[in-house]
Amino acid sequence: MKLKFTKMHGAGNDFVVIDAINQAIDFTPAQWQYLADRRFGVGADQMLVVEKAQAAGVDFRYRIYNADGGEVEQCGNGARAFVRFVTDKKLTDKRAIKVETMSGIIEPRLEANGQITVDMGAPILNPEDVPFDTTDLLCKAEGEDTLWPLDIKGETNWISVVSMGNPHAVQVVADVEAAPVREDGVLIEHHPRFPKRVNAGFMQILDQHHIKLRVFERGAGETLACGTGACAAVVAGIRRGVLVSPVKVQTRGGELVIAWGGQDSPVMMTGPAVTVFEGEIEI
Ligand SMILES: N[C@@H](CCC[C@H](N)C(=O)O)C(=O)O
Repeated sequence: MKLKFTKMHGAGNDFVVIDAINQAIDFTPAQWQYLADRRFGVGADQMLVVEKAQAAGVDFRYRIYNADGGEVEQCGNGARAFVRFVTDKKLTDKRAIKVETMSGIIEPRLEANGQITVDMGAPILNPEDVPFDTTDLLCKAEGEDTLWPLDIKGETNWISVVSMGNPHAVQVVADVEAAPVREDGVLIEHHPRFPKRVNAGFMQILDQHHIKLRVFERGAGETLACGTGACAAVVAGIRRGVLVSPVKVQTRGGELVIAWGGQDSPVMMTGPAVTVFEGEIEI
């Protein structure tokens, strides 16, 4: 088939976005990998699929596939691209929409200045629900957070575990540019303590309202930005008592602003979403 797609990015985290309301798709993992391939396909960190909603009172369903072909629960930067896409394609005239994802309903809205804010829901903090296996581990308390020891290359990395619908392991580093993001990131992603694998975040605290962040994403490798990774890092930093909401998150691809009121309140993420080009590919 000839597949129509739109290439987009949110702070450099790039996507192939597909309208599955007006064209039927049913791809294998190998076909998703082909679309994501930067040499033989289109090239993307994730593929985003726009579908009709299944639940009542919801506008759309949003599905996410990593570059490795696996379907995943959530993508923050993708949620902003999703809003730009359905607005530009006139699939809705609402500025605030409700979107079903594998991990629940999120509520993005298009701001007057063109930025997009997404209510990402409350973070999940119970390790078993992230999921993270704490069997026989001794944790240490820091503020309201609990830090867990993770053995990487024979050394202990102290991590916070947070789920934003998808799993994250966040650690504080002195200098994010010098941090071994790719070398350690792949080991953290596949660490046996994470039964569903994990996204590995490395954050440098600049001040209470400002961090630098790099994320080695599950199923995609290091990306220029990770929206749920930014939410998870800010939640971890606020719980540790080293950050105060709102927090500016500087990534290699752009800036996001994350606000969180603590406990069960939703994490709000604001940032850009950009259309790069439209295309067609035989698949
Ligand atoms: N880029 C994303 C997250 C995409 C999914 C992630 N790699 C996972 O496997 O959970 C974002 O902006 O949140």
